[in-house]
Amino acid sequence: MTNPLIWWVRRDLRLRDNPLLVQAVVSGRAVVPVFILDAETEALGAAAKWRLGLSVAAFARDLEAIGSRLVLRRGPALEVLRGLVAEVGAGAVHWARLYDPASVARDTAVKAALRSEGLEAVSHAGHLLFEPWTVATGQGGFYKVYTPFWRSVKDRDVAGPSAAPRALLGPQAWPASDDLADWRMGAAMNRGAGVVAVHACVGEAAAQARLAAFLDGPVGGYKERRDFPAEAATSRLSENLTYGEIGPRDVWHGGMRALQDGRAGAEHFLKELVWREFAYHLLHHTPHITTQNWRPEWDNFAWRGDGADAERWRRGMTGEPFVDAAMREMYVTGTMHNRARMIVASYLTKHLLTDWRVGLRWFEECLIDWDPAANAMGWQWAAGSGPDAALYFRVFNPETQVEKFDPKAVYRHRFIAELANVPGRDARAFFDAVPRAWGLDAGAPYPRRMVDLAVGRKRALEAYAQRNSGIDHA
Ligand SMILES: Cc1cc2nc3c(=O)[nH]c(=O)nc-3n(C[C@H](O)[C@H](O)[C@H](O)COP(=O)(O)OP(=O)(O)OC[C@H]3O[C@@H](n4cnc5c(N)ncnc54)[C@H](O)[C@@H]3O)c2cc1C
Repeated sequence: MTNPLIWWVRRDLRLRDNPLLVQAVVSGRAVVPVFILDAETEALGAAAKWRLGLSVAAFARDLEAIGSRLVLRRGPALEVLRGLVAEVGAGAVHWARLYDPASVARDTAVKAALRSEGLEAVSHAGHLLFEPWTVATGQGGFYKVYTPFWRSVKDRDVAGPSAAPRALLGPQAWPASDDLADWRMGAAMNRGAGVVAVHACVGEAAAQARLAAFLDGPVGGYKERRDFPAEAATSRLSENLTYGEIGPRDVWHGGMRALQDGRAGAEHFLKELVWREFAYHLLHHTPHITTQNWRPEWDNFAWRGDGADAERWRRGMTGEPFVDAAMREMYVTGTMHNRARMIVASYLTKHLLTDWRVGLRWFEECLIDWDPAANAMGWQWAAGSGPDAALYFRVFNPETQVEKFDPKAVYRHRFIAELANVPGRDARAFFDAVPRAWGLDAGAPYPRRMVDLAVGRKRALEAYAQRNSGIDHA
């Protein structure tokens, strides 16, 4: 038997549709799956880190069911991998690629070091449908606008998802593993963990069931209903895609089957899935999208910083019902409806003229479906500083938006206790989830609007129109 292969598991916590695993099984080698709690993983936002811990636990159980294990180790990735290579006599380390700048820097260094030590170090596709460098414009550049990107990929052949292996060969002796509980992945969630746990949908089997349920029902009406936040009209798969509990090829082929079956909303669903690909395309070609204005002409725009207004926004206490319902939805469920994300991002960056990075960081802290590419693209789109961005004079009016997309106030009442006659579970849960130090009281009256919408819109339009004059709006 050849020496074992170490599978460095990161955001590919699944057995099905996993290209790395297919190769590992074909190789006939024993496989040692390891998950490493390194500095990059430690740095995740509170909700994402907690949710990742749940995913790791679920995946460890799935591996055990096929005769394998998930070894848990803590420390710098290269050091941990070197140690494990020595312990099990491994000849190879394989992993599925990630694309954010921190992961790319780490993985590049790990690959170079392992190879220089004579080991096979291989990165695989799996997180995306199309590797970002395989999609190019006619001139050989990258796409900066979504629609031509979609046109260039929509007819590509996407390989069908591979089946999960029934068994996975292990090493002769399993190396020791940390205890996941000792890592305290949920520590920063405090009392929020119990609230969000009710809404989380964890693990590969749950993700597959979620896809199947979506394809059985909501996909048909997806195009018409996807903008109504009170309805269960979207797939909610972002939570599973981000940890790799489901592969994008499975989702793509599911959407394709629905399209072939004549389900009206299927093409629109596939287009949304390709927005995720586009976000990664941008992240790969312009990694500064996560930290700096994508368009440098925004660099001298005098955004307001992280002050009292932003704090009211974070707390869901702006007095603007669509905004507050959405911010509370995020605190209670760990996710937020797409239409609501657009509204709260527009409100923060336009009505409150606050730096988009303030919002980006708060989403990073609170979302269980946090994704480095989609979050950065979404925020820069809303602020106007990104590629394919909302035009600067497009200031969403949260009042007319809520009348249009939540006409019966179901969403508002679900999350804002102060507006409901008899507050339901989720509205009350918000007050259980937030830090006690915020001093929020479900019995207090709903706050008054912090900004008159017309005044805020005018101020935003003036500031945006003068954005190159360097006027200070602080
Ligand atoms: C300010 C802002 C921040 C965002 N932050 C994130 C984030 O951290 N993580 C995240 O996954 N998405 C983010 N999005 C995109 C989008 O809101 C979510 O992907 C979507 O709400 C997830 O719900 P769903 O799974 O039901 O999507 P569905 O409507 O069922 O769509 C299917 C899949 O397509 C992808 N998708 C859909 N819309 C988008 C989009 N606009 N951009 C990129 N991919 C998309 C997702 O992977 C999604 O799961 C953000 C959008 C905005 C405006």
